[in-house]
Amino acid sequence: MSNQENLTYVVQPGGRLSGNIRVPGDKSISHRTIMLGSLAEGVTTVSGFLEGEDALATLAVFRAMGVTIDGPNNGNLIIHGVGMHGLKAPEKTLNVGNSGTSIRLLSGLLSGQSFTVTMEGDASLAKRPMQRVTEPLMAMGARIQSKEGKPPLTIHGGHQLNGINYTLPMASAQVKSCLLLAGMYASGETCITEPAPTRDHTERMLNGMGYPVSVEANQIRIQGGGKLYAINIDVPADISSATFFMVGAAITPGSDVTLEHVGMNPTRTGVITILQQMGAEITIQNERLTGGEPVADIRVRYQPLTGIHIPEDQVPLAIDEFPALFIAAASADGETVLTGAEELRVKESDRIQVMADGLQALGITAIPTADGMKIHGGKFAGGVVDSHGDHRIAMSFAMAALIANDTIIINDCANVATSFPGFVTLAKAAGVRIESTNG
Ligand SMILES: O=C(O)C1=C[C@@H](OP(=O)(O)O)[C@@H](O)[C@H](O)C1
Ligand SMILES: C=C(OP(=O)(O)O)C(=O)O
Repeated sequence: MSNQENLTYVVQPGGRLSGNIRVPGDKSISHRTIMLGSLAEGVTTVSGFLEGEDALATLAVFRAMGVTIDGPNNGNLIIHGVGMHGLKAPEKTLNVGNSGTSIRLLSGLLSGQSFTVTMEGDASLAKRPMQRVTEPLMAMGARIQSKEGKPPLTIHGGHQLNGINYTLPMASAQVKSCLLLAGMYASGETCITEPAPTRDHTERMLNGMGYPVSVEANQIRIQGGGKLYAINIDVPADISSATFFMVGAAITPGSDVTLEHVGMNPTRTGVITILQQMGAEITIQNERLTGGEPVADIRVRYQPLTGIHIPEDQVPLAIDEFPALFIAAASADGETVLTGAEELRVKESDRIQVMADGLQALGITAIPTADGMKIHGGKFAGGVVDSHGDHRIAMSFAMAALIANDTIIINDCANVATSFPGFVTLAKAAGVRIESTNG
């Protein structure tokens, strides 16, 4: 990525969004296809895989541990599973780039192996908290070294893990998934209690591959010592990537877009609930099931929005969508208040501070708080914003230009490739007046 560190988006004001858009595959599900497909008995085939840097980092990690993976070829993968105990020690440190999901889920999975591994990442990942996974894993018997609770992490294999009864201190699907993956290698039962529902792709895929996980109320249980069996997986389009176009259409007069084949897992659809509460006109069409995950087409037409107090129970269900939702709030009539979202401060950037800075640079009144933000709807001026290398910040401000008074320049955009390769091309085709420049 170093040759693209200066990637800048220059987005001219005006335009509107129209047409049918299929955004790339779901990032969370793509990571999990590689992890579970690699550990399965037999050959797993995947379609719709996200060929973005984060999911590709996970893929490279499993190749480095001896798994043969053909592709990706237009989103198609063939994973030759090696079974629960078939991974080999990698020769080098594993680099997972910008991906929190990779390092946290892999910490659990690797704690159950017989070999020692070190994982590192980029400058953003080096700042993200890892105690949330290392503490419960060490309580299970894992031996892990970190740099003051942050990456790099060295996982010393060959230690017997024991099941744990653990209440998550924060609503985190990454921590839950990490412990479920470790739980497969532990003796006895691992029981995880969630403070609020979070994305359940790991549970669904484990069950789909024949490894039973029970879910009752807010408790998730897994027994160690089971097996996974290869299946065919169709990865739906990522609702988190679809969000940029949903928000773009919701705020821009004359817009009418349909996002196709989008994953509609109820643990991910908070963005739809929140936008609808703000008055957005959203129609869900053609609902169906694919590979254990609900999918639909989402049509969004422009309709003026009104500020709301975002219900706290929607926060974990829309956790990656707040940068884009702040753009919607900034264009809504009145005040929008977000609370209960302190997790946003420990994502790829501090998404509360970085979004508040960017909104203020564009003339919007945005007041950051410890756990959220207050935004007074207004009109975007033009200006320069810094995405701090955070993909979701960069794409969110690109949508603001649709209704801005002048050009918006967004710096440090190379990491859009982590979750949304082809964003600029797709955004242009949909009606955003965006160019990217290297320098
Ligand atoms: O499990 C996952 O795939 C993810 C969980 C969320 O993180 P947290 O569990 O830290 O909230 C989310 O922000 C991230 O983009 C992907
Ligand atoms: C938080 C995100 O990802 P990760 O934690 O995997 O870096 C994201 O994609 O918004």
